[in-house]
Amino acid sequence: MSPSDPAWSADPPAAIDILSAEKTYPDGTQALLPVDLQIREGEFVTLLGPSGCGKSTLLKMVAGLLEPSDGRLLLWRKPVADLARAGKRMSFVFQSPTLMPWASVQANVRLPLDLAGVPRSTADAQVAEALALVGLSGFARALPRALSGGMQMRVSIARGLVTQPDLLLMDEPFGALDEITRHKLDADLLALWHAKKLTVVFVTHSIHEAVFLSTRVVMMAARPGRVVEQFTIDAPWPRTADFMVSPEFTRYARRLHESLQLASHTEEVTP
Ligand SMILES: Nc1ncnc2c1ncn2[C@@H]1O[C@H](COP(=O)(O)OP(=O)(O)OP(=O)(O)O)[C@@H](O)[C@H]1O
Repeated sequence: MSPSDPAWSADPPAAIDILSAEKTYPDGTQALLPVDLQIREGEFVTLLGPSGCGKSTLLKMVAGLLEPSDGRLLLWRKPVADLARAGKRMSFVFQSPTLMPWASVQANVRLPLDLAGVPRSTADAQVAEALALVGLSGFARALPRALSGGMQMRVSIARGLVTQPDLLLMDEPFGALDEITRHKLDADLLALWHAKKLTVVFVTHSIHEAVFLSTRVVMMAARPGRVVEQFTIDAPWPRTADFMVSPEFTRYARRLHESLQLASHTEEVTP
């Protein structure tokens, strides 16, 4: 294939097209002004912004858990509901692990496969692989209450990975964890993203997490929610603990900090 070939393209295909999608909740809360955003296959995009700027609302619209009041969202150029017809899969990881307390780690991770009617023999192999990916192979028979908060979150991520998704949507998954655990899970998530060639959309309040993880950061502002700025994080891979203490990291963190300050103090806009 060459640049003169019509199928040639330097850019990966679009995974997500958000086309003037906006959201007003039934009680009249205008959560999001129209958003236009394209995310390509293999990107790690972080939504960052003050409380109430519509990060979760936008992520839930991408997941098809919420309908936009106006505008459209496409996944791999198809309506969200037709994702399977595009031959793609998506998983959503919530802020809390939301595990079934009475069921083993293995049964919790297997849930999406059970719901999809995957035979037990196939499912168990996929569960074992997902648990290995998050470093929990030895805990398949444990109950959630026997695990730390960080380990429970790993179970939740394994449950997200067990269906072998192409797109991983994560709503502040590590927000409730201590700093050290969070860094460890951030590093593991990056390794998974790289190994599995995932497309990730990740919500966070943390500037440092955004710089460490992302290929692109989308800054949002509140009242009403909207996208105000975007930053490409053009730092080399793999990103290690050394990156977090580098001048480059500090430069990106400072720019995001300034943008977040502005986003947090913008005047209320009249749509
Ligand atoms: N079901 C709902 N009904 C009415 N208003 C809602 C609903 N869900 C969210 N909102 C409002 O919509 C706005 C955006 O909320 P959203 O949770 O998307 O923001 P966020 O940026 O994710 O916030 P946070 O960072 O605090 O989690 C907020 O004003 C919120 O109060």
